[in-house]
Amino acid sequence: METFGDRLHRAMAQRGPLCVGIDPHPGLLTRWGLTDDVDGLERFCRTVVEALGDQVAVVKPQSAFFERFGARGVAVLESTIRQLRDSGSLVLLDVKRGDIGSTVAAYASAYLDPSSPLYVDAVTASPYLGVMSLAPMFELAATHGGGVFVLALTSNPEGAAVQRAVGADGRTVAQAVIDEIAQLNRGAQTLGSFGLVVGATIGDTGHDLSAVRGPLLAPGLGAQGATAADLRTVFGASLPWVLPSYSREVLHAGPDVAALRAAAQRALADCKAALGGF
Ligand SMILES: O=C(O)c1cc(=O)[nH]c(=O)n1[C@@H]1O[C@H](COP(=O)(O)O)[C@@H](O)[C@H]1O
Repeated sequence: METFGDRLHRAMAQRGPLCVGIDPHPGLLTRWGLTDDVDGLERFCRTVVEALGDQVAVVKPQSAFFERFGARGVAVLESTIRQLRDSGSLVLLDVKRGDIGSTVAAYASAYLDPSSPLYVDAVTASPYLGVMSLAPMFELAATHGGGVFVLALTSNPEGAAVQRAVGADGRTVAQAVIDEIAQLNRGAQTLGSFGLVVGATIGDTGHDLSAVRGPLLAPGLGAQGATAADLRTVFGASLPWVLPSYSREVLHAGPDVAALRAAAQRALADCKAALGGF
């Protein structure tokens, strides 16, 4: 069975290191001339799939913007996931789930079991109930060739107080998360299937990412103020593992399909230059 890490490695080599988020903010729906309802949501997503599904390596729908419309919004999420998979991009569902292990098992089957209507290639997860409370997710991902991206150093300013707190062993909370994920990726051939989320906004924090051997999702580019050039400062020698992620910066170019494609290509060119041609 091909692992998520293998699929991601191939997709990044073929399409370039770029993830684009589907974040249908109410303001974006209006800006695109759409209504702020399920119909507008559905049209927005169809346009993004048409523009980017066969272009970018990874598309990352943000679950919150679908959930706010209830069951009908989640139905749009299901069909968007299907369309994205058909168009050839990998789907990373941004849900940032985390709970006690027995509940995490249910989240795992919701997103990482191929028989689920919300089955995706990978999800985001929160480690703040303990990294290994996410073990059922790691196990199901390993069973079915899925991936999990665990929050380590998030892009928002509020994250630092928790994530950079120092534990009894002298490591920060974030470094402990990083080290546990590195363990999970031991033995990975190309790229491990267990990734981390490290914001492009955070500057040089001195964390050691060198042993991770998994993808490093870097949100915070564009709308949150980070530029592709900041990736060098944040990631240093770990740049080859970075998957830069943009949402509003690219989505602002819509609803014109050609303009969306051009915005994604610009973002990709900036990232390739910053990552040194990886
Ligand atoms: O897990 C994420 O994707 C994520 C982690 C993080 O530290 N910061 C962050 O902004 N995100 C998500 O990335 C997207 C950023 O959107 P833009 O600021 O519009 O590019 C949103 O969907 C956030 O929820």
